[in-house]
Amino acid sequence: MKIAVIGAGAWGTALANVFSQKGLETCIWARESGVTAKINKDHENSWYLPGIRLDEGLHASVDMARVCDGAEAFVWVVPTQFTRHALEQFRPHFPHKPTIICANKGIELKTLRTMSEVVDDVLSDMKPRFAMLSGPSFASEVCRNIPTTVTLGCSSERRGKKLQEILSSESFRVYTNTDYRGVELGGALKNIMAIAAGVSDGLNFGSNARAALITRGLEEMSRFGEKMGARKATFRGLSGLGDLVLTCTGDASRNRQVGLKLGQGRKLVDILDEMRSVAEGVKTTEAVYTLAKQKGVSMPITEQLYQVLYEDKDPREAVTELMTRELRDE
Ligand SMILES: NC(=O)c1ccc[n+]([C@@H]2O[C@H](COP(=O)([O-])OP(=O)(O)OC[C@H]3O[C@@H](n4cnc5c(N)ncnc54)[C@H](O)[C@@H]3O)[C@@H](O)[C@H]2O)c1
Ligand SMILES: O=P(O)(O)OC[C@H](O)CO
Repeated sequence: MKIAVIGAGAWGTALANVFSQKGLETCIWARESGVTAKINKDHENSWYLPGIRLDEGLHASVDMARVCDGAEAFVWVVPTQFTRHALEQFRPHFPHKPTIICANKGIELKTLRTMSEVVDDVLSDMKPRFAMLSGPSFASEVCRNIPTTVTLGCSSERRGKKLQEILSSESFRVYTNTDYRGVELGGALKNIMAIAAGVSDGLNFGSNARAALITRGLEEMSRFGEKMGARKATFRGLSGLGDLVLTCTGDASRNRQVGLKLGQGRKLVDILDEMRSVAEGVKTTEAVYTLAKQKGVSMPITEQLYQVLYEDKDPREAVTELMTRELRDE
C-alpha cells in the first residue's frame, strides 16, 4: 500500500517516518525543494526536524502528481490556514473518493471552518473519505520511537478500524473514535489553552494556576465542542485531555512557547517573526473567539487570551479578570 503524506514540516516528516519504518511505501510532499533534497540524500529534514535520522525508504518530492500517483491514503499535514489553497492545488491529482486523513490542528480563520469542513468545501463532489488523526504527539518524540498514542476520528467504524491497522506500529498506537468532530476540535482547541498555560508560566504563576487552566480549559473546550456537534466524552480522551496536558506542560510545544514569551513581556509580532514553525493556536484563538460569540458559548479563557494576543492587553490584567469574575458552581 502506498501512503502520500502532504506537508513536510516536523509532523508530516515524523508521520511519514513511522509509516516508512513500518514498511509501507511512503512518499512525502514538501513545498521546499531544499527539504526534499535533504530527505532523499541525507535522510534528514534539517529545516523542520533537525538531528533526526529518517528511514531510508522514505522518499520526498515537490511534484504533486508524483506523490499522489497510486496512493491509497493521503495524510494531510499542511498547516490549517494554508489547507484550503493546498487542497485546491492537489485536487486534480486525487482519485475519486480519496481517503483524506487530516493530522493538522486548527480552524480556518477567514471562514471559521474546521478541517473536515474545509475538505468537504473543496472536495465534496469527489466524495472524500475523511478521518482525523490527533492526540498527544510531539514530532521529535515520535521520530525517536518513544511510545505515543493518538486517536483516529472516523465516522465509519469499519473504515476507522481498517486505517487503525494500517497506521499503528509498536511505538505508535492508534485508537479509534467515530466522533471525528470531537477529535478535530480537541486538537484545535488545546492549542489555545497551551498558549494560555504558557502565559501563566511566563508570569511565574506556578503549578496551581497551570492546573486550574488545564481543568477549566477542558471544561471550556467541551462546552464549545458540544455546541459544535461533538460528544463531550471525546474531550476526556487522547485528542482532548491527553493533548491538552501535553501541550500545557511540555516545553516542546510551540504554542506553549508563544505563551511563555508573551508572559515574559514580549510582543506577539516579534515572537512570531522569530519562528519558522507554526503555532496554530494564535489564529485559532481568533477563530474560536468569533465562533463562540456567534454561538453564545461562554469561553472566558479564550476571550482573555484573544485580548492579550490581539488587543495588547496586559496578561496580568487578563488573569485578574478571570479570577474576579462572578463566583459560580463548578
Ligand atoms: N510538530 C508537531 O509535533 C505536531 C504534532 C501534531 C500535530 N501537528 C500539527 O501539524 C500541522 C503542521 O505542523 P508542523 O509541526 O508539521 O509544521 P512546522 O511548523 O514544522 O513547519 C511549517 C510547515 O508549514 C509549511 N508552510 C509554510 N508556509 C506555507 C504556505 N504558504 N503554504 C503551505 N504550507 C506552508 C512549511 O512548508 C512546513 O511544512 C499543524 O497543524 C500542527 O498543529 C504538529
Ligand atoms: O508544538 P505544538 O504546540 O504545535 O504542539 C504539537 C502537537 O500538537 C502536540 O500533540
